Amino acid sequence: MAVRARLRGTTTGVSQPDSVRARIEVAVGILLRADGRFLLATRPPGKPYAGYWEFPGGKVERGESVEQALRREMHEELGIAIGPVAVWRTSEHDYPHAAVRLHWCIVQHWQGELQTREGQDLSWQACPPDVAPVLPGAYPVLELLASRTGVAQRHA
Ligand SMILES: Nc1nc2c([nH]c(=O)n2[C@@H]2O[C@H](COP(=O)(O)OP(=O)(O)OP(=O)(O)O)[C@@H](O)[C@H]2O)c(=O)[nH]1
Repeated sequence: MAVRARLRGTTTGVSQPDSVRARIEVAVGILLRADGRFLLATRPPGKPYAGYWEFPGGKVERGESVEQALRREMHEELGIAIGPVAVWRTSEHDYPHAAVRLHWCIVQHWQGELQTREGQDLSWQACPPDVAPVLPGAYPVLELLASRTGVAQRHA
């Protein structure tokens, strides 16, 4: 599969030039627990890459900011009201079905019990995750998380 991941200037593989593909803005939440674990969820049936593990989030709708989109998605998917949002990194990834720009937001506070409103599986994970497969567009940020103090590391 031809994919391209770009984060902080690194590029691998080539699909189509940016000029012919509109990039879809996506708000992604890194829900970080006090013990350093972060939440991954499976993609619901019917979506591209159904069953792959991803960070919760979704497309930014017209007229929304990244933060507004993330608050909406966290409520729709997980039934939680999130606290302060810090946009941490932005990355781009080209899939056969879409070219996305991912806005990675760290969320350390939220209210409400986690619900699986879209039938997804949830898992609190450490670096490297022990669930698979993970969406290709999430790999670069997993590598960054692995080097970030405060994120739990999995020791063999
Ligand atoms: N939520 C999320 N999306 C990701 C991640 N990594 C990644 O490449 N993406 C891509 O970002 C896009 C998110 O779109 P989506 O289809 O999940 O958004 P959505 O919930 O608004 O869906 P809908 O509008 O089809 O209902 C997908 O192309 C997905 O492959 C990730 O870690 N989390």
